[in-house]
Order: sequence, then structure tokens, then C-alpha cells
Amino acid sequence: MSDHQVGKIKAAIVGASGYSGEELLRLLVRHAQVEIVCLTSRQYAGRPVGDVFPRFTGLDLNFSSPSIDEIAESADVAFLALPHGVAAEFAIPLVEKGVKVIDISADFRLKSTEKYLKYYNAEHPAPDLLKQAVYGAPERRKEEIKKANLIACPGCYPTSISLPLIPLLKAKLISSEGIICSSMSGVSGAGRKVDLPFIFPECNESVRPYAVAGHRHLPEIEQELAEAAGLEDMAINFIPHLVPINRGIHSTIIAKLKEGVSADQIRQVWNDYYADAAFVRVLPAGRLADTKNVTLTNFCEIACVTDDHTGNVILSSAIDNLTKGAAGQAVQNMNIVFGFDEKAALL
Ligand SMILES: NC(=O)C1=CN([C@@H]2O[C@H](COP(=O)(O)OP(=O)(O)OC[C@H]3O[C@@H](n4cnc5c(N)ncnc54)[C@H](OP(=O)(O)O)[C@@H]3O)[C@@H](O)[C@H]2O)C=CC1
Ligand SMILES: CC(=O)N[C@@H](CCC(=O)OP(=O)(O)O)C(=O)O
Repeated sequence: MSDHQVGKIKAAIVGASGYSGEELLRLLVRHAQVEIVCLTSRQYAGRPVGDVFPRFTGLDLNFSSPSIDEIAESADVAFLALPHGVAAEFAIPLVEKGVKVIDISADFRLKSTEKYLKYYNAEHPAPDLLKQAVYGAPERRKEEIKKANLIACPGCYPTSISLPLIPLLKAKLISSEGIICSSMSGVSGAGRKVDLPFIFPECNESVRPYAVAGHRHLPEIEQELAEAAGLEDMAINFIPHLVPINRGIHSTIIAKLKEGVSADQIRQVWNDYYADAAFVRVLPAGRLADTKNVTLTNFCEIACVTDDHTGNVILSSAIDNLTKGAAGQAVQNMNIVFGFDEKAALL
């Protein structure tokens, strides 16, 4: 048994004044084995957390300016809820100083630095560290996560798309060609900032696609699907939409079924693959995924309908972008790294 299993571990939330940071705080304050020692924000440094997030009024914690030395001195684990590019600047010294880093940004998700350059319009900020990073999908990388010093939490859209598709690609129930993913995200996915396209009158009463055929999550989704299919590369269509809800992602995925595969077989393969998964809910025939059933939870719901007319299967998945799509998955990863109950603070 490691020391961590007997006492509380000390956690820092770097970028605690954003939406993912707020969600990390919501989850970690109720974690019996975690003490929050540091919450960073440049704008709100010195202010009590309840000033910024009134729901935490009375919690005896203040924001502080981000300082790598202070984080390294006080914390066993640091959650990076920072913009991509900035996260790597913190990850490099923190990993070096022996802090476990759980990164919610996209900096360490892509194995290919060429793809990072193409989709993030920047040279990869830490190519050497990238080799150490483990893609933190608990349903398929638990053993690697246990040993990791740096975890790259999957993106929100990739989580909602990979969870239903990966078991079907592995079992070869669907073709790896011609997959179409149409996803809808709530506005909190864009972060806690004032930006014209995301203010209320611009998004309310509106449903709009964006970044079609070039969204930065496309290479991440393709990377994970190709690995499951045993291929070097894969190409899919991914069409994200912004919808006027605060939280939640729903993905509708269309794939060509292999001859004779039934919806019951798909559910059986999912149930087998996810038999030990704490947060994947396979829905029975007749039900489709609904964001309202996963809001403020770490669950991903998955469901399917086969279409005899086209020979396609239609998959439906739902997550909360801030929980399973960000902070919840990060806490799940922390639980695995430190040997806690994987569900701690998440049920
Ligand atoms: N929102 C979502 O649904 C999801 C977000 N993510 C990822 O998580 C990360 C955070 O996202 P989100 O919470 O939405 O973002 P927000 O914009 O809501 O918050 C960003 C946080 O980072 C801090 N910050 C920004 N720039 C710097 C900097 N240069 N140095 C130090 N701190 C900085 C901000 O605080 P301050 O300015 O006060 O310092 C704030 O606390 C991003 O990489 C995002 O892509 C991942 C999955 C889902
Ligand atoms: C609605 C919205 O804008 N969503 C964001 C994705 C959410 C996010 O922060 O993406 P990561 O998981 O990569 O961090 C976007 O499309 O860029």
C-alpha cells in the first residue's frame, strides 16, 4: 500500500476560475481522500473562491497567482485546466519536480506533432514530454494510467464518440470507412469567457455547425479509432454543432454495419467490453441517449438502432462535457493513479 492510500493527497487546480476548474472544485471538495491546497487564477488572485463562485461561499479557500514553485512544494497532483499551449508550460516543470500532472487541455493528446501543428496552428510545446504522456481514457488504458506521471485527459467530443465506436471497431461489427459523427455541444464547452459568438443573444434560439471538416478534435478522434481498428490511419466526418444549453454533448454516429449484425449483438459487445467500466451506461432497446440523464454526472450513455433500409447503424451517446468530458474524467484518472475507489467523489 502506498502512503497515498493512508492519508489525504494534496491537489492543486491550475486554472481554477474557468468552467473546468469550477467543476474540478465541485468534485474535489467532496472527495474524502483529497485536500485542495492551491487554486490558481491570475484575475482573481487573493480573492476567496466564494467571491467568484457564490455556490462555494464559506469554503475557506482563496485563489492565488499561478506559481510553479508553490504548486510543486504544496501538491502531490496538479490538474491543469488551462488553455492548450499554456498547459504544457506548467506540465514540463511540474512533471520534472515529481508532481503527478492531470492535464485537461489538448496539449498531450495527439501522438503526432505534425497533426498538432496542423490543427492547433503551433509547434508542439513539449515534444519530449509527449512520449511520457498517457491518453487518459480509463475504459481502455487503466493499467497505463496507474503508472503515469502525466495524463492527457481525452477531449469532450472524442470521449462521446470513442466510447460507443471503439468496441464495435475492435469486434469488427462495423466498417472503419465512411463513419459520420454529428455532435452537439452546450456553450460551456467554449469556456468561461466573454466572446461575441457565445453571448446569450447569439447562441440562444440557435443551432449552428462550426469547424466542419477541420475541428481540432478530428485528429484525436481518428487517432483513437484507428488504434482500435488496428489501422495506421482513419478518416471520418465530424460535424460539431453549438446548441443553446449550458452543459452536455450528444453525438449521433452513423456507420456501415457488417452483414447480418443486429442491434442485440452490438449491445452485447458493449456490455462485455464495458462490464467493468464504472461510468458507461449501455441503454436497452427502445432508448436513446439524452444529455439530461447525464448532466452533472460522470456517465456516458450509449445506445443504438440498426436501419435495415440502409444497412447502417445509428449510435447515440451523451455526456456532460464538463464532467465525463473534462473534470470528472480527470478525477476518475486521479482515483486510478492514487489507488482510490475509481468512483470516489463521482457518484
Ligand atoms: N469547457 C469544456 O467543456 C472543456 C474544456 N476542456 C479544456 O480544459 C481547459 C480549460 O477549459 P475551460 O475550463 O473551458 O476554460 P476557461 O476559459 O473557462 O478557463 C481557463 C482557466 O485558465 C486560466 N488561464 C488562462 N490563461 C492562463 C495563463 N496564460 N496562465 C495561467 N492561467 C491561465 C484562467 O484564469 P485566469 O485568466 O484568471 O488566470 C481560467 O481559470 C482548456 O484547455 C479546454 O480546452 C476540456 C474538455 C472540455
Ligand atoms: C462548444 C465549444 O466551443 N467546444 C470546444 C470544445 C471543448 C473543449 O474545450 O475542447 P477540449 O476538450 O479540446 O479541451 C471547441 O469546439 O473547441
